[in-house]
Amino acid sequence: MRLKFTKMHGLGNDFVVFDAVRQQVELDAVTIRRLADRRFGIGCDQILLVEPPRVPDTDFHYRIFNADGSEVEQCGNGARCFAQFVREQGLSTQEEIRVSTASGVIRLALQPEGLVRVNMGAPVLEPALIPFLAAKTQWSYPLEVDGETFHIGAVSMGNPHAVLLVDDVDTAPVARLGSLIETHPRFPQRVNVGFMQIINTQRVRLRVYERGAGETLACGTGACAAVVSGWLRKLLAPRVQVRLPGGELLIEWCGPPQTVWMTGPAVSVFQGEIDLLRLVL
Ligand SMILES: N[C@H](CCC[C@H](N)C(=O)O)C(=O)O
Repeated sequence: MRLKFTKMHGLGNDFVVFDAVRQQVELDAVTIRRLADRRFGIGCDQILLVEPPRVPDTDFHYRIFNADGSEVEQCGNGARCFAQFVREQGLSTQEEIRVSTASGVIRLALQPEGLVRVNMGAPVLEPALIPFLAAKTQWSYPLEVDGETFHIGAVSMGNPHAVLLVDDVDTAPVARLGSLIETHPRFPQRVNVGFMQIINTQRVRLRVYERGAGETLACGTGACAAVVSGWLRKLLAPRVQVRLPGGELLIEWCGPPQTVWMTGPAVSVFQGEIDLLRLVL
């Protein structure tokens, strides 16, 4: 099966995007892992499918697969690339597009100078809905990891996030601690792990060890979750510049029950065509 694709990224968090409106796309976990492999395939953090609408009053459906083949509920950087993709592929000329995902509907709007503004919906804080095993909702939870106790925020942006405060993201043990917390038994569906250094109430630095992909250069839902956690802990203002290794996102949230807005770039790098049969050999 030959498929056309576009290679894209949001601040270096990179994607292979398939138009599943005008071509039949059926991918199993083995094929996804090969596509995402940076030696045997095209290489990316996530695979994104642009599909026809599935629910009333939406324009498209959006599916997201991590490099490890797992399908997930949401991807913030991918949402911005989604908006750029449908525009450049002539799939939509609307200023704002409504997209359903496994975790709800998000609204995307192309801004001037190549930026995209996304309404990421309202964060979910109830432990059972994150999901995170805890007796009640708190803004900070003690978590035992490898004999040490850490204090984390737990937030879902449709996908689960743990947020740790660190003094310096450059020296934070992202790989070791990220992989231990990603598979922590109190996160039954695993978790994305954000390491946030607060510069001031309107500026943070963030690194994210992503569920199913490892550390990425940027994580859109991770940036949203970090700002939500910081606001709840009364450490952040409602409008925060988040500096990730791949660049900056603007995240805006003024507390429950409001939705979180994310603004940032989306870039198409190249288009291609791939014969899936050559992949799995
Ligand atoms: N690894 C995430 C999915 C991709 C999220 C990230 N790339 C973003 O921009 O939000 C998860 O398993 O929930």
